Amino acid sequence: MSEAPSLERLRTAAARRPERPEGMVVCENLVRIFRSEGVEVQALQGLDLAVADGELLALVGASGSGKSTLLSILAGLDVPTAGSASVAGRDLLAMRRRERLEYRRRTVGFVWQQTAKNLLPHLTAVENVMLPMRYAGLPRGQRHGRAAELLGLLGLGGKLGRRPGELSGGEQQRVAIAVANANEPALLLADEPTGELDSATGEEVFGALRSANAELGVTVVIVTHDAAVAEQVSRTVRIRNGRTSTEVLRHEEGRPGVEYAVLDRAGRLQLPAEFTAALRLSRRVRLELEQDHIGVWPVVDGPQEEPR
Ligand SMILES: Nc1ncnc2c1ncn2[C@@H]1O[C@H](COP(=O)(O)OP(=O)(O)OP(=O)(O)O)[C@@H](O)[C@H]1O
Repeated sequence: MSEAPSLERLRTAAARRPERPEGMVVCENLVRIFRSEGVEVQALQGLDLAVADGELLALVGASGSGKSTLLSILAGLDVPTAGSASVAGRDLLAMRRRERLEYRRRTVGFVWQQTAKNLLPHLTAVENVMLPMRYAGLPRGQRHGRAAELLGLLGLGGKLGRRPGELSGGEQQRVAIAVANANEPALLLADEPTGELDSATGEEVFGALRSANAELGVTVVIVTHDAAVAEQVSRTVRIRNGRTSTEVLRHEEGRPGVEYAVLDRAGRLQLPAEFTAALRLSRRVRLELEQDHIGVWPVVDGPQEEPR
């Protein structure tokens, strides 16, 4: 007899997922080059990123820094030009067409910024959540129960029969989060999920992503420009010019965190533009190993003075 769907079962399924000591997401030296009409754009320029199993992470960065490109690769919608990337132990560069389709159905869930893009307008909330389960081959008898449980978890238990047009923007995004979790993905990706919403509604949608992370154990990566979201997660990674440049770690939610520069395997780090501008650092710098830090000095023309 098939197991009855219940929230308890969803949670146990999450707990049964194998732990990945190497991380849920591991990207190393990831490069993505777009070529169109003879012009080359390096959207990712050797990006390193590791996301732990069960983590809730925010990705921030200026427009054009490469955030969406990275998300598309992790979602299995795009393929990197070089480097390595794996999600839940699946090598994203080695997957064939069929495996890629399976990966998109079962391993990752995706929530887009545009509320309308996430849901089919003629289906009710519960039907929208059941649809990916049908594609994944979940027996018909289990779909409704599981979809209703998911919507209940996200505070929409009373709105199963509403169509997207009969729901607020925040409610639509919460349904989208349920849809993205329908097939128990290991990784949930959200691209600006609060971007079209006012701050109170954005808070509500972020709360739903947090519930999915805490209750279902799904690892969550949120691309956001929303400071309220970035300040509430324990780790915020900043992408600059197609590389991870700094990250802020917070030990207590809502408290200011400590910002660290990211050092890659080759020992490279990106100096913040304001630092290099303030000391007019360009092309070369002089490095000095001190007892507990490394000094970086501008190179001035003429005979070099000893630092300090
Ligand atoms: N399909 C494409 N063809 C050509 N260039 C592209 C393509 N997709 C992205 N780019 C370029 O790659 C760079 C990174 O774009 P990306 O969309 O990843 O940035 P982003 O950080 O997500 O920006 P935003 O915050 O505005 O969404 C940009 O210079 C962009 O113009």
